[in-house]
Amino acid sequence: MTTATTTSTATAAVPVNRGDRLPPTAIATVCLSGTLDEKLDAAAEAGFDGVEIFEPDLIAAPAGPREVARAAADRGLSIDLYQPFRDLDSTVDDRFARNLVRLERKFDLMDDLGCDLLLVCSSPLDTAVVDDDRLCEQLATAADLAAERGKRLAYEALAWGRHVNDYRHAARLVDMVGNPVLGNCLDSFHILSRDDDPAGIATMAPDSIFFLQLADAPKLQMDVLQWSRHHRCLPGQGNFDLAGFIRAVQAAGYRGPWSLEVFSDLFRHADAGRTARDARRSLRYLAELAGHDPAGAELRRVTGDVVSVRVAAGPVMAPKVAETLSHIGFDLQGVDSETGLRLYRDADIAVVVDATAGTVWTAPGLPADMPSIAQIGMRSDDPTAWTDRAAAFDVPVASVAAPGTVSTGDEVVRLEVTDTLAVDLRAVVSAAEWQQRFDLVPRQPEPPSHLFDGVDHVGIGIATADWEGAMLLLRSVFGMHVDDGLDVPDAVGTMRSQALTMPTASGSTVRIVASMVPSQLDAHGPLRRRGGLTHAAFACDDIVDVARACRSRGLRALSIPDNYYDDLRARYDLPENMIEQMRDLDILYDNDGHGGEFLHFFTPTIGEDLFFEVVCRRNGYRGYGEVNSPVRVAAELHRRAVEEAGGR
Ligand SMILES: O=C(O)c1ccc(O)c(O)c1
Ligand SMILES: [Mg+2]
Repeated sequence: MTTATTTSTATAAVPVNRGDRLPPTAIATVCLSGTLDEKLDAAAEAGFDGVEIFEPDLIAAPAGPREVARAAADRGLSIDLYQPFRDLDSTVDDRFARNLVRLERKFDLMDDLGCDLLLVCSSPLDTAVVDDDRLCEQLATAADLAAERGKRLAYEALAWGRHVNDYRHAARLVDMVGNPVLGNCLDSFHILSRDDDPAGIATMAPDSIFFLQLADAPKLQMDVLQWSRHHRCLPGQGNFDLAGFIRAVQAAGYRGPWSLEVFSDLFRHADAGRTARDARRSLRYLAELAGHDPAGAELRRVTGDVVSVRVAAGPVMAPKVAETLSHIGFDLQGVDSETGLRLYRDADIAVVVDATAGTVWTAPGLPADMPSIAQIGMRSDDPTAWTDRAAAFDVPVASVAAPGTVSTGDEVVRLEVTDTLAVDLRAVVSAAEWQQRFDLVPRQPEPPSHLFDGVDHVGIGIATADWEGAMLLLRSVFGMHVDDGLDVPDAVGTMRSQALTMPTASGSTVRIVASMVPSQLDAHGPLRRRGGLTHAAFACDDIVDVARACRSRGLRALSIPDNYYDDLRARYDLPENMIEQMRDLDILYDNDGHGGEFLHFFTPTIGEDLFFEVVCRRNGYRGYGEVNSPVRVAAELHRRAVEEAGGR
């Protein structure tokens, strides 16, 4: 056997595909970090057609409005909106008169900026006008001024407006004023954060919708103003039904720009170029959800479940990974002479371990104490369709030749989600087919064991800074669906986790559980979380049988305390012998209250991060045994403490 330390692989960037026929796209400068120039650069480079200039960005810029206009034009960007104009109406007459002066000064500025559309948001002040007739009078006065100056006003109902906080109310007022320079600005956040029904938008006159602002957000229980100003995200990163929203807007006949307005604490310090690229990708995603032509890169379902898991182990930890794998039924089937990749197999599931250091295959620079899942493999009957699709979403794709197949030119679509996960789609990935590609060591291996039916789910860690981008990537390119996220407190922190699912052509479901690793933990290295996080879970029918088989193969499953089983007995009416069996085999249990049951056990963590799980789903259980996750973490910490103290 020869073990190469470098792989003979070729990577080639796929050119960006802009043939995606989107509606005109825009982004508010508030979404992006940096100076106004840097924001414009990022917007232009990502392919946006226009920008909303957010007033504080202009006020703080060294360039005057004429120069900003030139800077935008030089980059091919239109300035579609200037915003916001706050607190226009007032019950205090002097104040309203002063507001009109302020409005005129902004029109002066907009003359220089070459922008004719001003966003006017509803007032949240105690002095807001709460009488519709009087409010109409004031709006009409402002509209007359705008008409004189060749400007238009887009009225937006803020979710926390004192009197106007509902898009229908705003639209009624716009109607009552009846001046064609006054129209509506629809912002998905203000509508969906209130759980309002966007269906009414479909009946609005298309000419009355002057502007469209798009933002998603995670479902949070908090003050709506704080939610809006700190926690918005891009379409495809949160929990709002933006597809339903955009369909209502399209039904109304709106033809103007789709503009992103994302106030986000994360984006304020993220790289502007990356945010802008994600932002454009999010509109591409939304356009597809809304039924736009995906320009020949439509989503093809993968043909079946996850069939291979690639572990980046490195030379030091590879034997430890091998030992644990053998305990749960995966025996060595072959070693690739060129790359040193080792194939382990149970039935049709392949686990491929990279025992070399820092290769293009896996996670370059992974420390020796941190084996980790680097890629998963799914079958596709058309892998190049995935390459095209990734390119259509501006996802850089590296083409990597499979081991031993360089000559046949097989392509692997290797999509980087984070440094530690690449999703690997190839035409040929089943364990049997993998096997043909390896020099077999031993030459005549035992036939593989058959403990498992497949991969139930894969758990991955994603750094806080990569989280939003990874969610968007998994949802857009792969068409994954998200459930509501979940925060699980445990012994080392609160774990934010998000389950994603992907239907396959065979009617099954690929499941990924992403967990957020706080950036401060990985600022000086790769993702780390005490107690481990990255895992592959294998599915079986009879977990007691499998647990016994694993025990006889040498597994010491992660030891679960008696307290846990005493609590199970209190919580559920489970047969006593079942509880005793679970106690004996360290099997954990969950029940969804509708007859669905979940039984699972864990291997100890290998190195800092990686473990394997064996699971059994019954009667349509849909979760992941999340309630037991703190028990696993505490059990793992305890196991280590004992190990370090020299006991075993
Ligand atoms: O938070 C705000 O004040 C604010 C300003 C302008 C907008 O378009 C908006 O949606 C919110
Ligand atoms: Mg808005």
